[in-house]
Amino acid sequence: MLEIISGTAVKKLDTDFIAEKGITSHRLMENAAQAFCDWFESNYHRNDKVGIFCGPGNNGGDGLAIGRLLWRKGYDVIVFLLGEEGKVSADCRLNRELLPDKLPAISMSADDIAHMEFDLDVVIDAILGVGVNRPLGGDFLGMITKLNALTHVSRVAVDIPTGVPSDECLEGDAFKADITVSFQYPKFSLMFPEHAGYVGILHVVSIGIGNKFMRQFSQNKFYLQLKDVVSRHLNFSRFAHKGDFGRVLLVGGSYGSIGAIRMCAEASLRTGSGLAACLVPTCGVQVLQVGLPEVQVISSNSDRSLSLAYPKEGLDRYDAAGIGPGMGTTADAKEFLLDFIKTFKGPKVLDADAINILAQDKEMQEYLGEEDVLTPHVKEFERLVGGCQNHKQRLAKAREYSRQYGCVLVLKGAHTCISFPDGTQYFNSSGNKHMATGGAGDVLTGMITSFLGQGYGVKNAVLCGVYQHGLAGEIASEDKRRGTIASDIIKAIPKSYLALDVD
Ligand SMILES: NC(=O)C1=CN([C@@H]2O[C@H](COP(=O)(O)OP(=O)(O)OC[C@H]3O[C@@H](n4cnc5c(N)ncnc54)[C@H](O)[C@@H]3O)[C@@H](O)[C@H]2O)[C@@H](O)CC1
Ligand SMILES: [K+]
Repeated sequence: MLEIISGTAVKKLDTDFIAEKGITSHRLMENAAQAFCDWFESNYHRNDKVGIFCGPGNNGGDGLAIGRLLWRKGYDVIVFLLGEEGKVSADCRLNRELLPDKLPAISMSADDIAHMEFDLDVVIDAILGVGVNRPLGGDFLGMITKLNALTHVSRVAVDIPTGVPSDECLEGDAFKADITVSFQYPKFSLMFPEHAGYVGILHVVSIGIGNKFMRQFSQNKFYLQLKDVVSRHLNFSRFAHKGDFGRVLLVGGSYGSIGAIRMCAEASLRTGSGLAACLVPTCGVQVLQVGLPEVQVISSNSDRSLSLAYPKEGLDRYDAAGIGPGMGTTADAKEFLLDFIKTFKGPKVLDADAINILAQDKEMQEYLGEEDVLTPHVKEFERLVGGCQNHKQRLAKAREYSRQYGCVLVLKGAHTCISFPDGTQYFNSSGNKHMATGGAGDVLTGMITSFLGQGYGVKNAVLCGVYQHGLAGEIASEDKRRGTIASDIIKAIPKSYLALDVD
């Protein structure tokens, strides 16, 4: 699993790696440039006019090497050099010297920055990388402001957009990339929603540094990718019966919000549960029986909202439960939830209104255990722990919450962050903006509950659930874009198994 290390460790990582491999730092920079160009070639045409803006450090060195390699491939490249001559790093200088004579290269004076007009199709930002140590000012800020104002260009950042600090929230301005191609691992701050407008689409390209080197700088933060989840899936025998695939109970719904629990149950079935049952108020019984004939429906013996009148016998038949979608936060629902979490002994996922109730009645949190999973979105999370100044603080609070209550916390959003009680955090790489639609969270609850019911350990259930939910969203939105709805994500779950080659 790919480690997300601090940007300040990159120099040491670099030194250790080249010392052990017996290569030069120039070679490593060449690898990085090559990895970038391989990606670039499959995305841009040779007749695109490419401007590469290169700063004085190693990020600038990368840009110069990229310029040389693309020029050799026949791209129409022009290189712009920024920064004082005396402050240029050794590898950046070497790459300046290696620029072919015929490759146009322009040293940018303050006057050039103010007045030069650019006629480009692609802008590559290699001005500053993880070495940024203060807000942008002076010529660099002038250059970035000018590049951000260009229209009809594709903006690509090398490693990290210039000005965005690798581990902190941005102060001031930064390069606004459409695409960021990050080397080896995604920098921590690229996970922050505050930086979405600067990072654009994120690609991570390997430059060949093995995990062995990364591990010594571990911060217990990981980037969850497709290859990490395939081996976490259980295999079922040819003789498996429906009990092996697990019995799950989905609990929630209230008058006007029965659809939420229906989607949750359907997602469980599409994820593979052998049997799904819904515990809902009476008003939901008929809706579910007609709408989703595959589920068994248990009435809570109360009309519009779940209440203490629900049947308690037989709960131990279920291997896992998902609680909260559409449940409401009435006094009856609160009493119900407290009773249910005391009574149900299996692993459970608490979502939506179950979290809102926990936030109002903090004592209930004491009943959470290591097989329990909370799946709040940002607002629900802040109801639990109070307001946060920024995402960095939110992530720190998520880690702390999971440690304190001994449960798994899934903080939903782009790059959903999964915190485990041992302090590890996993950042998801799948999914896209088209999943920001009502009901997508109910689908996730159904999927994680399903994996728990299928007998996955809580860690694998959550990692597989979160990744595969994002993958199903990507598949669903391929031909629907912003027209994607939660039911489309459910329909795409079977296809996500095909994409993973899991049967
Ligand atoms: N081990 C790795 O991961 C590798 C890193 N490489 C590249 O190296 C980059 C890091 O290089 P460096 O450490 O040289 O850092 P940078 O290239 O980010 O720049 C550092 C320079 O910028 C100055 N600076 C910092 N903040 C400034 C500001 N706000 N305004 C003006 N100047 C500022 C610093 O004083 C220093 O001179 C990475 O982002 C990546 O692109 C690659 O060459 C491949 C190997
Ligand atoms: K950059």
